[in-house]
Amino acid sequence: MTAGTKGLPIRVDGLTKAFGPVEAVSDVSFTAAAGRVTGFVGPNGAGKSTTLRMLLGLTRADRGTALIGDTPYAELAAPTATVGAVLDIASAHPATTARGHLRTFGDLGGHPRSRVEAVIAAVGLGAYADRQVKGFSTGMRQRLGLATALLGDPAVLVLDEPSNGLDPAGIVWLRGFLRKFAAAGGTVLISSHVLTELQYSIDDLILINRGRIGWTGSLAEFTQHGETLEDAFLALTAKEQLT
Ligand SMILES: Nc1ncnc2c1ncn2[C@@H]1O[C@H](COP(=O)(O)OP(=O)(O)OP(=O)(O)O)[C@@H](O)[C@H]1O
Repeated sequence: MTAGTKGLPIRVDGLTKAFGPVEAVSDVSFTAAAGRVTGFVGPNGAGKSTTLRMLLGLTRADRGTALIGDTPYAELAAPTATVGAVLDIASAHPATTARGHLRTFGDLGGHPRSRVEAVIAAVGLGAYADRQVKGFSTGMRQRLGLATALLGDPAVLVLDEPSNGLDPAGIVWLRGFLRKFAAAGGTVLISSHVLTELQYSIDDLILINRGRIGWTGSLAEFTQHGETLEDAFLALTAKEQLT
């Protein structure tokens, strides 16, 4: 992470998006602070992916703003050196190797070749770096996606379901990785359904339900609603389904 890009919060304000009659995201506001890991949780169809896509300029908002620091993603001077994002499992060309894929994306982003070796080591892909991606397991693809996101040494990480497909050692590794990233001043926004795992990974929590923010704050405050993150989540979302 470069000194100039440290300490960039994510600031979302009044974000709104409808797909025809479906109000996918309604007036969503939150901040994900630098130096902290923020979980973004909600039931299926709650609006998590749509929010993350708007944050990254992949879906146009009907209303509201989503800023990285003070700048919308689309206006960042060096987007891949500012935000690393993994929204889908890596879709590399099947015949390329992990190292080849990373070299292509590193060159496209204008990042030095030394970053390729650095990110291979960072995500533990060394043993597979010269294998063709077509033989990769889901967990290996997740690691490759994360490695691609890290090529620009970004200050901000946005991850949609990153532990999907990771083995137990991979999950523990990811948790440690995110903690270290945040401890160095990075901002992490991570969506996940694996609440038992998330409980050990996050500092803060944003709960979205039916397109609206249901709760934001620290994990410690949230779990006052139940013994575990899962209990508190189920208690709060069940209450909302009745309203
Ligand atoms: N491109 C689209 N066209 C039409 N409807 C969409 C589109 N993308 C999302 N939606 C709808 O918007 C709502 C929010 O979907 P979204 O994918 O953001 O939820 P999510 O919280 O990420 O869900 P999940 O946990 O199941 O991945 C859903 O009702 C979904 O069907």
